Amino acid sequence: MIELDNVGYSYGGGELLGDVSVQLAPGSFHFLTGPSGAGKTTLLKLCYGALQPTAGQVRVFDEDMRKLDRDQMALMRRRIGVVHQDCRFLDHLPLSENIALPLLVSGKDLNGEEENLRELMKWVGLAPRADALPPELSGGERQRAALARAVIMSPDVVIADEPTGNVDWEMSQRLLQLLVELNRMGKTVLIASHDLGLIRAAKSQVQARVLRISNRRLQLAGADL
Ligand SMILES: Nc1ncnc2c1ncn2[C@@H]1O[C@H](COP(=O)(O)OP(=O)(O)OP(=O)(O)O)[C@@H](O)[C@H]1O
Repeated sequence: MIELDNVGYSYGGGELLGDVSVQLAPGSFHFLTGPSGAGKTTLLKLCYGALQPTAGQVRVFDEDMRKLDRDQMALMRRRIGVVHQDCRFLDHLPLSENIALPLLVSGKDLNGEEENLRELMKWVGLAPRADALPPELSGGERQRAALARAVIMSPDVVIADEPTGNVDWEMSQRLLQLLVELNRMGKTVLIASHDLGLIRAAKSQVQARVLRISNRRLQLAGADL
């Protein structure tokens, strides 16, 4: 589904990542961990085409990412839902409209999507907050809204960058539950996190592989994680 073959990423004459080879099979669940600044966000961006590698090849849905033209790249990006680390919203739009934005951007008729949107808001527990403005939301509400926005286009892959960064343990468990449910629906899930407690909790619920960036290289973490 997503395959990195000897991928490297360098900038300013220095190497951030090198010799990264990994396959994310359809329906798999992966964590990406490593110290702050190790390159987790960069690696995620390489997986969804926000960055191009400076060495090696990224294949997504059996296509070499470098060979995709603009339109093909846009189609590919629709099949990957991304929860960004900073989960930004348009502050003047109510939450439900923020979550529906990817539908609008892709030219879908919102009238046909009302039920989908309602179900999704319910699923993340934000139905009562549909009319709230983003600045009124708590950290946990923002993270769940960002997850809802990432999956409203029914992507095949969900990539989340520190989805539990600013929330307490209870909320991080709830977010994890949602990501596990997405995986049970057949979606491929990749989560960058340095929360080892979260990773251990996930491993009791789902067959998750843990990848670790260490000294610019990607390794499979040991069974102790
Ligand atoms: N093109 C670039 N130009 C300059 N600096 C870059 C570039 N790409 C990555 N970096 C730097 O590389 C480092 C790794 O960034 P990245 O955000 O991928 O790490 P991370 O593991 O996700 O960190 P954190 O856990 O703190 O979010 C950062 O210091 C970032 O500023």
